[in-house]
Amino acid sequence: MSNGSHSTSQSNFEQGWIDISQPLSNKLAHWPGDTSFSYTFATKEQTGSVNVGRMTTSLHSGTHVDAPFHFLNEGAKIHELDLNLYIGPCRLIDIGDSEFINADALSSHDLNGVTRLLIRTKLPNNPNSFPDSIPHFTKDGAAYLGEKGIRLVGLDCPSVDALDSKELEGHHALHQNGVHILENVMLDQLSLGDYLLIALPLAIQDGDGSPVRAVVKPL
Ligand SMILES: N[C@@H](CC(=O)c1ccccc1NC=O)C(=O)O
Ligand SMILES: [Zn+2]
Ligand SMILES: [Zn+2]
Repeated sequence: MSNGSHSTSQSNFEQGWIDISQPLSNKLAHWPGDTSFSYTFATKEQTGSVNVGRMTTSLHSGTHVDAPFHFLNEGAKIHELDLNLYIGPCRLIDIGDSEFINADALSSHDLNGVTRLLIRTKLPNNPNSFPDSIPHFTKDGAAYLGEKGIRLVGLDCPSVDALDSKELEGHHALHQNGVHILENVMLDQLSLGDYLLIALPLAIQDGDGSPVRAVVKPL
């Protein structure tokens, strides 16, 4: 029996979770100059017993969260972050072809009572190719989310700042407004509206970021 007691058709099996993570393949696009994702494994023949994998990767590969330590030496590290940020209700909005994630682009959306926000931008999901330019946060966009009580923002871009930014003012402004950051989520296939979100970082001691498996379930 291939299915047996592990069948996914069991009536008590919880259905409906949707994966919004970029697949961690060796083709995954990476930040220029950063460490690419690479998985290799020693074979059963080599070890005499098991296939056993290893990976090298930037902590900012694929779908991931930033710890404040990524852009602030005194900022919190991954193992210090509150897991409640990354599990719970969220709302998905779409800001259309806006170049900036600013108060103007955000203000037409109802964010009352929302603590986790997913933002779909004009950047198409394309995990294996690094974009030439991306929509990015302005200070007033970050402040607007803070005022609304947003604690986590997730977006479909590899950064919340312009690709050539060295100041990282979007990262800093979000942090100053109490908003944590989830990057490179895949949102193209989702309907707008409310979901449960799980996007837990790994328990990386002192990490400046962590890949996550991000999943949503319609509410
Ligand atoms: N802000 C991006 C990563 C980033 O900016 C970055 C990653 C690795 C090496 C250099 C980077 N930025 C340099 O300007 C991120 O949070 O994933
Ligand atoms: Zn990052
Ligand atoms: Zn970032």
